[in-house]
Amino acid sequence: MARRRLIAGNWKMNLTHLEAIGLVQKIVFTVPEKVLDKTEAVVLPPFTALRSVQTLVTGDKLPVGFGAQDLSPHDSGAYTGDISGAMLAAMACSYVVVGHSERRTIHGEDDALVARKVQAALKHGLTPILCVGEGLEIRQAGNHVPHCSDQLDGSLDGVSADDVRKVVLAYEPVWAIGTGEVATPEDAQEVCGALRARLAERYGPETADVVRILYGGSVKAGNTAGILAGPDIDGALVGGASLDADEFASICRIAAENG
Ligand SMILES: O=C[C@H](O)COP(=O)(O)O
Repeated sequence: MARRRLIAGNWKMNLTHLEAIGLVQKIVFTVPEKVLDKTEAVVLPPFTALRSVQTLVTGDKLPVGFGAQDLSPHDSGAYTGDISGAMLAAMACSYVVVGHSERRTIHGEDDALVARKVQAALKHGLTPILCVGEGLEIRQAGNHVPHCSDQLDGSLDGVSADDVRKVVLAYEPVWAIGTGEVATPEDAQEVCGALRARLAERYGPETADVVRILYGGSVKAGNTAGILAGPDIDGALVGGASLDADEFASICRIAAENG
């Protein structure tokens, strides 16, 4: 079945709310509308910029989606500093990144917590972009496929077949994030194909076939076409290059041309 291309820009901890407004405006002016018909473009600003992005996008009915970079597994309560799925849904977010390697490493998030966050996102009607990926040592030892498949299993604990259809997966090899060292198209397809195969084992092939799988890690306009050639790769989770409107627009255009 045809899965719609998705290019998601993870801005990480960059841009004030004013800068965020400027970047969204520039993206919309730069990406032709016919590209956005074929490829879904999504921005993932920091929490502090979400309200500004929401006001701009919904107020002017701009053809880009938006979402957050993390959420709490809890709905409300004494969780200082956390933001709940209910709050994100109230702000009309469509997406939320869950289990990014920077959260797993810097904030010590394990698969069990990530699974609770996936469930919290689904409960509030948000699409989780669930990230998995291996570090360099695991890759060098040749254990990347089982590692990523196990991470996927653990992070989807308790998620039903109906719900998993609403999840977007992102394969992000940690050694390729922000390093300029992109995985080869073959490396990316190997793991994305294995993730789909694991979904098929667990939920059946029809369900596995509708789940979108992104690649992330030093994606730029120059490597997008090669990466997206993989039959199991439906788009990209873009970090650094998503902060440049021209580069992000080119990635979206190339995705639409290679859809
Ligand atoms: O979420 C995005 C990824 O961490 C990739 O970041 P990068 O494109 O800067 O390597």
